[in-house]
Amino acid sequence: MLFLVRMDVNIPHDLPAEQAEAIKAREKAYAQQLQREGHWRHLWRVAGEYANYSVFDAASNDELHGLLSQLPLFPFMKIQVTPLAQHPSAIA
Ligand SMILES: O=C(O)CC1=CCC(=O)O1
Repeated sequence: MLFLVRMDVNIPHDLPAEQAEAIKAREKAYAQQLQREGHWRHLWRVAGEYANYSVFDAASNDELHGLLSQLPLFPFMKIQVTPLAQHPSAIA
């Protein structure tokens, strides 16, 4: 099952910079692991915003929630999920 996911990142200004950088480094490693595993199909920056649009592949809503809730930035993100279905006019 494919899901369109928008993540808006909001790291509190009072979080020490060193801590924020460590969380971002763990986020990058986990994101790249999920990409290698085929769960995180697309990752695009929203131009001009600290946000991304992503496409996830997960077997169920529960699996998707498990993947997203383990993101190191999860406590600092607003996440919106849109489940995707086949479009009858799509050729691929
Ligand atoms: O920077 C972002 O949009 C949040 C994020 C997701 C994966 C990653 O490495 O950073």
